[in-house]
Amino acid sequence: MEMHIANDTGRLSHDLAAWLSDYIKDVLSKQDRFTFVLSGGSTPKQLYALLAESPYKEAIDWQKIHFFWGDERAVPFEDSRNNAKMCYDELLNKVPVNPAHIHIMRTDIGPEESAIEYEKVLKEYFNDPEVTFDFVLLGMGDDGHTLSLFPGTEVIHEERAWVKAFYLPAQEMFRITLTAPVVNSAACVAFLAAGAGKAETLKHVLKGEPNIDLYPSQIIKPVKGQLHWFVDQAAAGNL
Ligand SMILES: O=C1O[C@H](COP(=O)(O)O)[C@@H](O)[C@H](O)[C@H]1O
Repeated sequence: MEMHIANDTGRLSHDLAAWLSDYIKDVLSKQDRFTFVLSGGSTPKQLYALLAESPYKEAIDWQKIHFFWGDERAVPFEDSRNNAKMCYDELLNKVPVNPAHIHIMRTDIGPEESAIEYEKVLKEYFNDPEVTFDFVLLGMGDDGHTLSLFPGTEVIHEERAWVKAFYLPAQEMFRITLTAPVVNSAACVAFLAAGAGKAETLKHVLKGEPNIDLYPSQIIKPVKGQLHWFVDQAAAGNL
């Protein structure tokens, strides 16, 4: 595991944008497509905005990138809580991507149906079930959740399905999420976490006893791939 600590969120977003741009370039020097799993929430907004600006807008070969999502809130696309909408607003509408390369988790159909459909999309896309995405960007909530793997939920332990939908009573909404095994088969996973509100949880996730039911982010351990944590000083304060 590699830690990248920056003074503040702005610097952190710049560091990850630069690192990611180099990583994409390196991967694309060896293969002709790059599969990128986007994260929702508020923390990556600054990163996405930077990627949509110079120098990254020109430096990244956007046409070769295929986009997927780690999780989705089952609300209409137009709803500001929709993870895909946020990614379109901050990034995808601003860079020259190929629309055929964007694979959203649908919320215009029932959540269970959407999860089944997304799993089908992924299985048709990846021939080798042991190797999936080139890059998965993850967030970590103040409660230790990542993707839509929330503390105390059954989906944390899902071993067979690649995508699951479930009702989250605390938020009175359905969630659709990739499961841990599919993310752990990625070539590279990076967490982006910022703010003092995550400091205590981050300490438990990285330095505490294993307890994935309480701190689901602990379940993310790529089998063969790299794991990076990009955190700011405020989030790293208790490490
Ligand atoms: O609900 C979600 O939250 C997490 C963390 O979001 P943040 O606002 O603390 O950055 C995010 O990674 C996930 O995609 C989203 O659905």
